[in-house]
Amino acid sequence: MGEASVVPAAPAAGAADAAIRIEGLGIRFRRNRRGRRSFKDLLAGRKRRTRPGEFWALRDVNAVVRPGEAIGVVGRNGQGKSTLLKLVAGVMIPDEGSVQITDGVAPLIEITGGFVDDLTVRDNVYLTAGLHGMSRAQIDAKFDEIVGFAEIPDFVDTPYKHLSSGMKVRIAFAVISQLEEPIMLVDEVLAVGDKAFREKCYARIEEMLAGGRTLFFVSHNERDLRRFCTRGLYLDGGRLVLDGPIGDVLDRYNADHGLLK
Ligand SMILES: Nc1ncnc2c1ncn2[C@@H]1O[C@H](COP(=O)(O)OP(=O)(O)OP(=O)(O)O)[C@@H](O)[C@H]1O
Repeated sequence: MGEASVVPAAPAAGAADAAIRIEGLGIRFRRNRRGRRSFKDLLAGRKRRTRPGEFWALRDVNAVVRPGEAIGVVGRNGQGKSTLLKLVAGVMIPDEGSVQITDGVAPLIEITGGFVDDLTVRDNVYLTAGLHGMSRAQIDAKFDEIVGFAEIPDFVDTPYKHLSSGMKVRIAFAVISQLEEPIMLVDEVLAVGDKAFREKCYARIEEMLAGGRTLFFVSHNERDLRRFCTRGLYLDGGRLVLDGPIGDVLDRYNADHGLLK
């Protein structure tokens, strides 16, 4: 589906009031090969043709996000939602188009993926919070709060690899929720947390939204999407098929594919 089908949620923002500007964004992957691009491919850059076995995971995606907006990214499995978050986080490089970010980004995906298995929880907290601009003194001051939020005080000196998957997400969320970065990227990894912890995270997300943060939220849960998000991006086949108020986007998704939970 082409760009003509994209309905802007609101008038396009000018350069000054965009938190995220996504223009003509596209990325392709190989189905049958390990890794996505060779060094030669990288040098060839945009001129490289699509080879057999390659497909566009995202293409022609355009959106302007204003500061303080809460965007829900909706779509069936494998339609490009996490890839979009990774491109916004800057952990993947597009083959076409661009993502411009005016402020810092706190991506939950990058943090869970960025923790070092053999380092302790403590060292990982210092490492990731440090990479996001917190000084050692700031981390010292917040450390107990971070570990307290994650509710894993007995595991502070345990290697990260020995945490359960739910505990890994707890500590990652505890770190991102203390960063000062104005843009939060939250994906489905949060669903790994148990119900009580998830509720605590959601309350914290609401606080952060009230404080003016911008949110990109990937979820298959309609209730959660309605709770946080005002605007939805509906991805199908790597194309942005609808950009509009979250209620309209969920209605369209439900009409196309049956009800979300
Ligand atoms: N690093 C990669 N290398 C090759 N293919 C990839 C890579 N990352 C994602 N893909 C492919 O790109 C497509 C989009 O994946 P993505 O993870 O963005 O989907 P999604 O919409 O987040 O799905 P889900 O709802 O299942 O989480 C899928 O076909 C996936 O197999």
